[in-house]
Amino acid sequence: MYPKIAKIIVDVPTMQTDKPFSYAIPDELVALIQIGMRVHVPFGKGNRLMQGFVVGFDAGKTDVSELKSISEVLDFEPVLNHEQLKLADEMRKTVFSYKISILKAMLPNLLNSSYDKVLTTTDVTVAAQYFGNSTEIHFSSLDENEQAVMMKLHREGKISVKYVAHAKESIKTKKVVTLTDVTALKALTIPLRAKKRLEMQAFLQDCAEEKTWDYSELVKKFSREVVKFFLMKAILNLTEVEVSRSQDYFSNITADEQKVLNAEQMSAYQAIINSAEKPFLLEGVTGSGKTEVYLQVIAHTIAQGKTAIMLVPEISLTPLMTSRFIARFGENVAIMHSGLSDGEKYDEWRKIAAGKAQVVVGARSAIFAPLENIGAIIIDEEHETSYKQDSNPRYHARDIAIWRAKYHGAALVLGSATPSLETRARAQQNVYQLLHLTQRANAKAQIPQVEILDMRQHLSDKSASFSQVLLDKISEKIAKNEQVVLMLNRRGYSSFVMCRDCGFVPECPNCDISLTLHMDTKTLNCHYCGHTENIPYACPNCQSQKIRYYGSGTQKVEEELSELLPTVRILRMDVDTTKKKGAHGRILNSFGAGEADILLGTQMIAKGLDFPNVTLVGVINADTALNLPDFRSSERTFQLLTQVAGRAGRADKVGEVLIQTFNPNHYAIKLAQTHDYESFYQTEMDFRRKLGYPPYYYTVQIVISHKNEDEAVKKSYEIMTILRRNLTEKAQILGPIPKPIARTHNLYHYQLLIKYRFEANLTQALNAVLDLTQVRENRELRLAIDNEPQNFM
Ligand SMILES: Nc1ncnc2c1ncn2[C@@H]1O[C@H](COP(=O)(O)OP(=O)(O)OP(=O)(O)O)[C@@H](O)[C@H]1O
Ligand SMILES: [Zn+2]
Ligand SMILES: [Zn+2]
Repeated sequence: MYPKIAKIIVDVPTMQTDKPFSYAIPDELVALIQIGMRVHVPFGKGNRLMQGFVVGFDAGKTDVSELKSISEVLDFEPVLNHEQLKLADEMRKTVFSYKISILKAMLPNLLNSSYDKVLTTTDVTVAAQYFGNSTEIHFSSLDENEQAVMMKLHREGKISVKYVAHAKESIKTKKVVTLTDVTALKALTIPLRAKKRLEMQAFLQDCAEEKTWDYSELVKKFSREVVKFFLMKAILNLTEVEVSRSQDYFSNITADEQKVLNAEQMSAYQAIINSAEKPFLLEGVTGSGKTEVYLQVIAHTIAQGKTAIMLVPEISLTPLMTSRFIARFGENVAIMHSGLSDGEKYDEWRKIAAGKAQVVVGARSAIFAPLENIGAIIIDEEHETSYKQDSNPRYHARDIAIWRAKYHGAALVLGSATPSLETRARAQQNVYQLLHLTQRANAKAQIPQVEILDMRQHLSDKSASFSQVLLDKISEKIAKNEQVVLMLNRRGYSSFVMCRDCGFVPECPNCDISLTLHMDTKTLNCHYCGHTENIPYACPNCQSQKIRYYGSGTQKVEEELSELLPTVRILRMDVDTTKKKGAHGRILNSFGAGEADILLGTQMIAKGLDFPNVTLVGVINADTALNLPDFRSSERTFQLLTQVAGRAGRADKVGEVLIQTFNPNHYAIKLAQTHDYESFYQTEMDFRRKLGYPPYYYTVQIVISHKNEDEAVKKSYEIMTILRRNLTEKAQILGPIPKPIARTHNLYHYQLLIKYRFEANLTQALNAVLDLTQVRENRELRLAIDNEPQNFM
């Protein structure tokens, strides 16, 4: 007896629809509908057709007379599995976002947009009965009964399905040529003057039957005419096959042998493969061979017949990086990152869902990869903020990883040279097991010497961005044919003011945090408590008039640099030069090939680069991140400087690092100089404890947006009242204050920050806040609830 009622989450992100609705399953679909499939259902007064997910059945009830019916099934197989549905339930409790947004986040975009299914068959009887003269049928052209028939045939394996987006992204194919008749090939007599044909005949004769070539390659090699000649003789056969669009990643990569692990790597590796009881924190200095440990853990996992997820930050997901995995695991790797088109992402997703990939390498959303039987999940650079999604659903990939690792009994490895304070604190309390790599893996490579340049004394007469010391060093390296990486820190661009003479940056009297420049109001504001003051005309510290809005663009710096050093070859890498697809990889390849002396870039260049010829890393401005109105600004600065310093001297040449700063005595900079993570951790933990920030306190940010500023303020106070009513005295609620970027998209943004240690009613309180958007008078109100916010801009 099949259930007759399905529970469906409809694609309407509101509180009322945040629970499943019951729909009757029409008779012809009864045997076909499965949990995890998408359907179309009539919804609301107008019975508009909406997409929804089947999340369960109501097996007990059979009275369907009161219910609306499902109008169409969109999938032949479930697109969400049991684990994912369970995970979505779990996520709903901590990610204050509607269920439907969570479910959609788990799927490739293509499945959240409109597309059609194309059916084909190789079964002669089926073809004769249903296909008539056509080779394919569009599913949408069938009526309900015909659709049901097709679904049954598909289940019997008699029909195959391709998803085709109505958008231009459909499945990509290429023409291939197969050698089908070697005897005929040998028997062929070709006149001597037909040189190209003879050449191709010889070429083919060296190959076995069933051998396949790209049509375009053969054409390039011999010409269209010549290939056609062999096709006409039926010696070759031309067909069209589907290609994975990420195929480019796989070409031209030579296989790579695993390295012999050093003692530290080996003991980390052993610990990881022998227990999945608690997560591991692999804390290893830059170049210590963390990636080699990951590779071998994954190899071990595959050998056991299990699968693995490898997460890396979006910006380090370069061809250089992915090739390390492909070189080891070949076609077993699926790659997921935002540079792919929707079609390509969908290809990779299908490869994974079909069980054709054992290893998924990807950025944040790859944590949802529909792998079965996961044996290892690895998060490289676990401290990176890009692991937290900053739009709905605001999940942190680390939390999802913890949940999935537990579900599968898989090993979880969080790796970093500079772990986030949250993670390191957990390791301190034995919630995670701490593993250390203290040496560079390449025995000849030394951790580089770091020199700090006090820019208050070294501002060169020639340049606003470069000290003479840095310029001289650059020239010296280039003269030796070595390469230089220069980083321009663009975070917080122009968002604060600083005295050019003494480096003074105005701070909030209540919060120990630098004030944000608001050009619209011409004031300096505190991001946390709302304190405001006027922009000073003279430095309150040294009375100098040289108070400046701080920040400079990479392009400007590039121009400056090429004036100062006219003969050097500079490659620039920033958001502008990497907009085009593949540009990122081309720049890195070109630099790796020695086609430039200097790689000048933003934070993008700080991570993952492993170029043996780089012997100097220069940081043009260490301070910008330091002065952001964010309690994590010191942590970010320390992490960034340590990372970028780690790009120098990775092979046998000695590396040097020069950091230009106006705050040479700041602990984040001094401790980055000595690569002293341990002291940084201690210092920063003290600071966090005193000010009541994570990891000592938990935080939740609520952003209230409205096109009318008075309304935004009013609603903020209303929310504050709800929170106060539900939370204990111990919870601190900061704000409401305007966001640093107070108005975007014609909306005014205000924020509240809750700091707390233990609040039993927090979930209830936040759901009550979310409920506000359901009241009619609040239809223009936008709310974002961000659990453990990573970004305060
Ligand atoms: N056991 C080993 N023997 C020899 N070379 C090794 C070994 N392990 C790693 N290497 C090499 O040392 C270099 C640094 O290793 P890897 O990139 O894995 O370090 P990492 O800790 O991931 O680096 P980072 O975090 O700084 O990007 C690489 O060129 C790698 O091939
Ligand atoms: Zn000053
Ligand atoms: Zn303040």
